[in-house]
Amino acid sequence: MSETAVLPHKIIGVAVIWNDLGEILIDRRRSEGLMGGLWEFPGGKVEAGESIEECIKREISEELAIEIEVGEHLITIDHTYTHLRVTLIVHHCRYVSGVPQPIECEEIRWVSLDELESYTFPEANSQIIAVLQSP
Ligand SMILES: Nc1nc2c([nH]c(=O)n2[C@H]2C[C@H](O)[C@@H](COP(=O)(O)OP(=O)(O)OP(=O)(O)O)O2)c(=O)[nH]1
Ligand SMILES: [Mg+2]
Repeated sequence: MSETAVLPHKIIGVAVIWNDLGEILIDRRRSEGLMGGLWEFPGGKVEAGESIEECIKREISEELAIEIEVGEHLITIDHTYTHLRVTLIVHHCRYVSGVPQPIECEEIRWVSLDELESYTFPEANSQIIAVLQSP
């Protein structure tokens, strides 16, 4: 295969969900599969005809069964892994209601900004975490 072969490209809506205590919701990916067992901010693929806000709201409802309000854009990251290119479109979100359910993930936690350091995220996330922690 040539080195210029086109990688699969996923466009992902990603939520940084804040609660009233100033904590952020993170989830651990299932152990099987790509980036298995790593922590992430919840989200998923943008579907045809859907806005990024609609995508994020839908994914959070499907994956965690909670209601959120999608707020301002935080950052967009383009990252190439060995077998995949991802564009992560990240928005600040506000938790509204419901108890988060681990429907598609291994585990869910509310964590403070300082605590983010102690969790292992995919490579692409380092920039998201850096911008969240920058003063
Ligand atoms: N939701 C989310 N995905 C992330 C983050 N960081 C990161 O590299 N990703 C990558 C992992 C996945 O390849 C992709 C998310 O897509 P996904 O969760 O809808 O897809 P998936 O890998 O579970 O696979 P599939 O639905 O195509 O079967 O983005 C993150 O913080 N949150
Ligand atoms: Mg997902």
